Amino acid sequence: MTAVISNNSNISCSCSIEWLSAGGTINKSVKVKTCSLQIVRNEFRDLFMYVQSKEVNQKLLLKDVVIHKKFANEGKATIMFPLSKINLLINNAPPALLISFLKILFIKLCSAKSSPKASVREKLLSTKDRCVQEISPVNAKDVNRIKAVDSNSNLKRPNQSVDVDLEAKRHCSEANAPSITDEQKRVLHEVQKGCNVFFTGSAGTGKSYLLQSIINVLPPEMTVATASTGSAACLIGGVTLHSFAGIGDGEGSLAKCLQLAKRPNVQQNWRNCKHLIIDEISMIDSELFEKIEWVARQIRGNDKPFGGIQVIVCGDFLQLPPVKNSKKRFCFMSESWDKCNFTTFVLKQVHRQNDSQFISILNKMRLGEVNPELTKILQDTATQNIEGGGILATRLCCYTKEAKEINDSKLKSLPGNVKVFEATDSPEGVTKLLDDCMAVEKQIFLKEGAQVMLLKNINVSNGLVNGARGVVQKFVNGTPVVKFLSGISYNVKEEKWVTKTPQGMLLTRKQLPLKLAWAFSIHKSQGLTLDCVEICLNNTFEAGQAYVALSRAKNLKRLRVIGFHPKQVWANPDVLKFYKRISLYQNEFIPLGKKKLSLPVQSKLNPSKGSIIQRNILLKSRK
Ligand SMILES: Nc1ncnc2c1ncn2[C@@H]1O[C@H](COP(=O)(O)OP(=O)(O)OP(=O)(O)O)[C@@H](O)[C@H]1O
Ligand SMILES: [Mg+2]
Repeated sequence: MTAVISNNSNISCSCSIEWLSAGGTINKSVKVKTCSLQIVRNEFRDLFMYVQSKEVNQKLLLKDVVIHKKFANEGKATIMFPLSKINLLINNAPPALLISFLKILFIKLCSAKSSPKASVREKLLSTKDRCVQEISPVNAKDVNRIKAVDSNSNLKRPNQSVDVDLEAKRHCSEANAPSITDEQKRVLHEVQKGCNVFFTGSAGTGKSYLLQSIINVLPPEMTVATASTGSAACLIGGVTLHSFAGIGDGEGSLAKCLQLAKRPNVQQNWRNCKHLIIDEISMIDSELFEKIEWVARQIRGNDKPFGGIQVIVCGDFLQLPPVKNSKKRFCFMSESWDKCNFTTFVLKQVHRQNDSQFISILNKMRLGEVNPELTKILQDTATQNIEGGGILATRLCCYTKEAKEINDSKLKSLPGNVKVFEATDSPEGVTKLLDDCMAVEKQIFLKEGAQVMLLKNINVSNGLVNGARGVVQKFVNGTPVVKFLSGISYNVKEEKWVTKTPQGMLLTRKQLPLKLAWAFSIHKSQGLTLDCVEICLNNTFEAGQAYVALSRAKNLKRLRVIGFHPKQVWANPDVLKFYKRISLYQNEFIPLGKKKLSLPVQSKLNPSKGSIIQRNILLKSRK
């Protein structure tokens, strides 16, 4: 087993420091907006924590401390120093860094228990030079000492605090958490430098997955995670860009948008925000991007792009475009985009699919390229039996209305009574807000035999993951038992979703993590990974729509494409040009800025099949 090696012996955060009386009441309290916490040791190997800021400078002995870490993944924790009679309330710490900082603290505290100690006499007589050093990274000695510690010795703990020894043992024995790849790490590092970053890549290259890691290293109270659509926002636990920007539907004049954004709550959100994240950027049009960027500058009284906010955007412009079709359709065509001077990355490694033939087909389709071999492979899937155990394929439709009609009529045609499951939303009156940013609906209608999709990771090793497909077998104690494709039957229980408004208010919805899954619209499926899909592309009306639909599937064996024809696939020529510019610098730090790059005639994107791409672009322009 690998020990977790954590080097995070310091962290930057906000905090409150409380000085306590002998009776435990608070004598004095100071709030610090930015401070640094550092774990150090002296020449006798005693551990201390330095708390340093403009307002305070404290060196606290790390002995018999009590740690509360329940809210560490929200960037909060409390450390009580009984010997110094001080409580340190940490907040606004980047969650991943705080968790790592606490890990090293647990390990070092536990390891210190069994390391040799100098007596008071030895300390007084010591001729050692006085020193304070940064602690060393966790090493094999620490791990061995921790294994030797008897963790039953420390049973009396205040409510909700954690047992230092048990925590240290757990961190030493657990395998390293699943991490991000090297190409994903490069993006993360660039974000940590404070640059504006745009990262792209084909479907399933882990853009949204990486966003989660990015969110975890940024201070929560200054970071806003958004996406262009509610369902995409839901996947990263964020809100829609519209709802954060507070400019209504964004269709009004600049003056109107500014007036709306000047409402007190909205204005405060813009002022608090230091890092703005936008997923599925391809669906934000140029005009909206310009408006939001301008509003940010006005509200923040700062003429830098987005009023000085760090902007991190990701998405794939070869997937679905903005709904509004104007001359400057895509946001990369806007002046604001150029002003942001994004460092651009193209992620290459596909994670959603692992079948190289399917990945290669998808990569060609993404560029609007279709050849006879690809056509035959997709047409051959039309007769494929992909169903099993009563679970039917989910049909991806070009229009939302079509998908709704299929779900309604299929449910109606099943025998038996409909059972209605009503979500509990809190606080009251937030249903509309929750509907905008949650995939799980306020009301779910089910019957025995209903085709459903799971909307939450329940047990990853059992295949009970977000997107898993199943069928309702029966109802036990009022809740459905669903049989999933993995063969597992699970009595689905109510789950809780929590989202934070840009004002910091927590909104919760309790509901069954299920959704009817006979059919979805392709637009609603953007961003998802699906188990078993049937696709009919006869009514395709957008560039990238066929590619989005097909790239939801994990492999060719669980995919059925009905009536495939090459004319259903095309790429937008403006986007291809943009990607040609980017591809010249793949995975390089490229501040594209205002400089328009001249291109060689033959793009690196597709040197050999340029003519075929061209054909499908022309098809689109004839439409
Ligand atoms: N580094 C990684 N390690 C393990 N799994 C990963 C990694 N990156 C992504 N994945 C998995 O790959 C799948 C696709 O990832 P994700 O949805 O983030 O891709 P995406 O680029 O956002 O796709 P889309 O363009 O369709 O939105 C998910 O199941 C995700 O959990
Ligand atoms: Mg995504």
